[in-house]
Amino acid sequence: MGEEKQIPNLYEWAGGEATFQNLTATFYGKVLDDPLLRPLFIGMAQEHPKRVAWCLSEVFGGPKNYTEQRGGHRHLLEEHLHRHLSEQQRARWVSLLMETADEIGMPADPEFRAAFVSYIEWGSRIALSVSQPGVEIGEDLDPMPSWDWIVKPSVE
Ligand code: HEM
Repeated sequence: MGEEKQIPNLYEWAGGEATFQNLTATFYGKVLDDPLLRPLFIGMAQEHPKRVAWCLSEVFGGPKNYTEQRGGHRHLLEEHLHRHLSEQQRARWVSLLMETADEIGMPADPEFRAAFVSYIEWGSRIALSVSQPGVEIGEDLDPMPSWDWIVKPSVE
């Protein structure tokens, strides 16, 4: 009847929770071997990779575990306050994450990667900016960001 096939959301396209958990578990292993990033993460909570996976899952259309269990966008921003991240550290964080996405075989199609890298660029620049000296978080806070396809893939 000419019905259009539904396009999965980005979370589903990526492979769901297991993919994001694999991504962050692998990524934070690499981070600890990186001279620029190691000092920032050496004391991270054991649960940090799991929580970042919740956060990414939620942004890309998965369950709202980060909001329900960690306090959502406010908590995400608070975690970066006063960390005085550098642009060099941010850029390394992004490039290592992308390297890890390839390594664990995340979808490499142009449509998925365009949307994925777009949030990672945006989110990492927000983290960098709130981490600068003197920044405080106001009362008015948006809910967790929610990312969608930029260019839609074709599904047969
Ligand atoms: C899209 C970009 C990013 C996302 C989604 C993200 C996500 C998170 C989350 C969810 C937490 C807190 C986990 C919790 O609730 O306990 C966190 C903490 C943290 N983030 Fe980020 N982050 C991003 C970018 C960055 C960047 C670029 C850096 C540094 C280069 C960074 C450094 C840190 C550090 C040092 C912590 C505290 C870790 C600990 O000691 O437990 N983040 N991040």
